[in-house]
Amino acid sequence: MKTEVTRVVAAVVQRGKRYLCMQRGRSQYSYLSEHWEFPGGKVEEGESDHEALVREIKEEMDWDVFVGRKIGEVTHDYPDFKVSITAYLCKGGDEDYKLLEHIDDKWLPLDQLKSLNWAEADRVLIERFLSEKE
Ligand SMILES: Nc1nc2c([nH]c(=O)n2[C@H]2C[C@H](O)[C@@H](COP(=O)(O)OP(=O)(O)OP(=O)(O)O)O2)c(=O)[nH]1
Repeated sequence: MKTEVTRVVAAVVQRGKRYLCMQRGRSQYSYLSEHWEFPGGKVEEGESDHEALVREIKEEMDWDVFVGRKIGEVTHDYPDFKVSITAYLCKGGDEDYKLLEHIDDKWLPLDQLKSLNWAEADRVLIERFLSEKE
């Protein structure tokens, strides 16, 4: 039984009317492999959401972000594990990030977000918290 929930934080980075979307590389799980997500990752023991977001984005993009308000939280059951993702609205200090783990990035306006092949949990997040804003 997969009862354990992995706590994940995600940064919805806004620049003007566009949002940063990142494409994951290939992975063992077909439902995540090369799918789109918001930058972030797993919260470690003893870490706050804020600390985890700043650390993850530094690690995977060598980038500093300002973490703003909480947008929302979704829990999703993937076939092999369960995640609880808390998303925060963020701003980048500059645009000088690197793709150290991702294979592509796009800055898209809200009405184009759904055109990407998102990880399923993000699809719910976008539907629930981002779509109705415009
Ligand atoms: N960063 C991030 N992860 C997401 C999103 N949506 C989503 O389902 N996830 C999932 C994918 C991963 O299973 C988990 C995030 O952990 P991670 O990025 O640290 O995971 P990983 O599996 O690549 O890394 P790891 O076990 O090697 O540390 O949450 C999202 O928008 N951003």
